[in-house]
Amino acid sequence: MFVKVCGLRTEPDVDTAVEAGADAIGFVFAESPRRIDADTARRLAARVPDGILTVGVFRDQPLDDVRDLVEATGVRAVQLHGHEDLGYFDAVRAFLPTGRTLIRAASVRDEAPPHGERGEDVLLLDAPVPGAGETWDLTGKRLPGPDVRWLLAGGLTPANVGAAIRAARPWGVDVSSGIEASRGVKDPALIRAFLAAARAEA
Ligand SMILES: O=C(O)c1ccccc1N[C@@H]1O[C@H](COP(=O)(O)O)[C@@H](O)[C@H]1O
Repeated sequence: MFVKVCGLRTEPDVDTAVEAGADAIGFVFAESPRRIDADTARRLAARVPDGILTVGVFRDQPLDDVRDLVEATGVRAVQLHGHEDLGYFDAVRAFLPTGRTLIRAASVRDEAPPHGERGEDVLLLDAPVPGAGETWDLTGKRLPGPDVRWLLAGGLTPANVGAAIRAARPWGVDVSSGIEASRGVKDPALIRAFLAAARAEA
């Protein structure tokens, strides 16, 4: 079970996530109470060991901003969380250094979009409003199979992630609000509890 923790803004929170065994750590560059600037992201990303993915989260932002932030911070993955079309994905792929990861976030009405439709390496299925801590109903949804690299997100918490994994059988999970004491402020105990709960299902 691949576990991404997102919206980290401080060195202690990054260290907690690394020590708790996160596979990926997300830094939000989109409009959000969790947004951080390039200098902060570069400083935080430098603390993350090589085997853990650092992810820059963007939403409908100018391509030049994405390229500049990737270059300035060295994040190893880009997560596009808005209405970016195929041309936009192609442009990001063109400037992303080889070996870096492209994540496409989408919400699900009845059926998940096909994996790889926009050239993404990982598909992320989320609630309609990203980062709001809202769950979405998995009932009756046609979700990707076990051979597909896809992340489940949207209102996950230490208390509900186990049931969500059993219901959806994702390749991985992604969390932000559910590990916070208040909006934008992570709680180290919740970070550890989330990792433990997700790992217990692996
Ligand atoms: O976290 C944000 O503020 C955010 C802003 C813009 C785009 C994406 C954002 N976060 C992503 O939202 C999901 C789930 O968040 P939550 O657990 O429901 O709060 C996750 O993929 C974050 O990367």
